Amino acid sequence: MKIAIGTTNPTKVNAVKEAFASLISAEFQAVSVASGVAEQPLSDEETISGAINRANAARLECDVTIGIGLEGGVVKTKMGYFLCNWGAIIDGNNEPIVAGGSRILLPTELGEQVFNGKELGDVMDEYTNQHNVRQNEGAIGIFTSGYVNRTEMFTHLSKLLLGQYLFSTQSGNEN
Ligand SMILES: O=P(O)(O)OP(=O)(O)OP(=O)(O)OC[C@H]1O[C@@H](n2cnc3c(O)ncnc32)[C@H](O)[C@@H]1O
Repeated sequence: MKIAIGTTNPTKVNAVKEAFASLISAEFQAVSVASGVAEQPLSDEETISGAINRANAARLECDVTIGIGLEGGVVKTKMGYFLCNWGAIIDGNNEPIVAGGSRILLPTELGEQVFNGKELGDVMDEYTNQHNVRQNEGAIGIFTSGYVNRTEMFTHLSKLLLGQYLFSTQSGNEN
């Protein structure tokens, strides 16, 4: 099976490969594609749209069976600002399959900076005094003391996508 991944961010590419490795043999292509939403999604809906758009664009660009998109965002709730993550898998014949990843509360001052127009990736680099947190442990890795990093979080999310996809392709379960 040939699978296109709509990003070249190593945390996401490695996560998809890891998730699929245990179940099916596949060939992967990672391509940078437009998410079709803001660089910093600020709602679940926008983040889901970004994931779906990336999956679609990757599938079309690579001319393969399956496209996968993963997108990170921040949502504002009455309880504070949460990191959110969404993914989508598209095969061109059925509706996109969507799944959400782990959520953790962000420090209020960081959430406010994001809602005032900064990207979380830049905010995290400044906060940690590190370079490229987004392509390494991610905000989730920083705020869980490295116990769950961004690749692990996206691996779990990718397993949710693959599992649902396999379920949907079993006869009678197509949507
Ligand atoms: O190369 P791509 O696939 O675009 O990966 P990205 O990390 O830059 O982009 P996302 O669309 O996943 O996330 C949107 C923004 O939120 C930031 N972001 C999301 N989750 C993050 C995390 O866990 N740690 C740091 N930044 C994060 C990210 O850096 C972007 O600025």
